[in-house]
Amino acid sequence: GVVLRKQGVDTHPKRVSVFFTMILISIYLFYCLTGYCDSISSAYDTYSNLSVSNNFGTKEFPQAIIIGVKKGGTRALLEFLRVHPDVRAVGAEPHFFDRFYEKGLQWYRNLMPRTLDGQITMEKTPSYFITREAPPRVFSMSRSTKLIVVVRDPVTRAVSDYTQTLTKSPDLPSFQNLVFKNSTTGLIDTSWSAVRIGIYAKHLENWLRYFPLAQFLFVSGEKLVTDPAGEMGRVQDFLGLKRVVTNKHFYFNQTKGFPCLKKPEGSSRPRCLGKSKGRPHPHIPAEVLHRLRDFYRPFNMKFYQMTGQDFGWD
Ligand SMILES: Nc1ncnc2c1ncn2[C@@H]1O[C@H](COP(=O)(O)OS(=O)(=O)O)[C@@H](OP(=O)(O)O)[C@H]1O
Repeated sequence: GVVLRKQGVDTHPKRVSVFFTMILISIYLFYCLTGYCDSISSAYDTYSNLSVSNNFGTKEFPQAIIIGVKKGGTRALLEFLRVHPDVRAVGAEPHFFDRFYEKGLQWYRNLMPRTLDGQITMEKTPSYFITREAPPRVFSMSRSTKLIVVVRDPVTRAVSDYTQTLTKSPDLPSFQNLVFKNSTTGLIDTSWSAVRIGIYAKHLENWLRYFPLAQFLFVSGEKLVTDPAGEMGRVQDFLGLKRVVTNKHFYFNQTKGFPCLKKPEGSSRPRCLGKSKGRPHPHIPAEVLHRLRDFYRPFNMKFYQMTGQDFGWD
């Protein structure tokens, strides 16, 4: 102090404490501006085991998850649900219960958008449905989690899945080369994921070891295209939401060949899903599709019996 005073620096206790408080506030604001506020609160969260809260709500674990199926129409369903004011959802697929489980539940919750009382937190990751470890993991987060599965004719789903892989690897062998174990026996190769994912009864069995059927909603991927408002009615009822998303929100876009959302208020253009949704499928010989259809039939029947719903896939 004596040295500072000699150098002409102000050492009055009140002014010094104001000076240091200003420095602390600036450091905090700097952290916030660089996006660290959330990690500060999440560190707090880890220790206090309380939800992070501010004026804009709290981050909660999802009360409902779209767990599958890949290429079923899961993106369309999530985007349609997001129109509802009481649904808040993560945009990207978190892949927590299959890929990033070791990051821990606090990491997962921190990905969620903030919600107010009465709002539902949601996410979609279609690979959960076929992940063996996913049911016990979701169960240990919350046994009351609502599970939504968008299912689509497994034959078309397989072709859709193949089409997606083809866009990434144009040198991929033909569909018929991959679908049969070998060309002479004509046996279907169930180790090919495009085939395996479509054996819905088998994957559902795995989930039913942990969750009662009443906690599932099976959405028809086909009806989501032909009657989006009808399917959305069922989904909103299942989630205990008011039927806000209705016919008024959709129009059928002839160019896209799919339903799109009408111009949302304040926006200049209607919303269709991107180019990666609704890709044209390559031609597959009818005989190949026929053989694949025969393969799936008993599994489909089992799935209809388990769910009490006929999806009309034959
Ligand atoms: N409204 C609307 N617009 C565009 N596409 C729609 C829509 N509703 C359902 N679908 C069908 O969704 C299929 C893609 O399914 P997913 O979103 O589940 O795919 S993914 O698993 O997330 O990659 C996608 O599959 P492909 O047609 O094979 O591309 C569509 O058929």
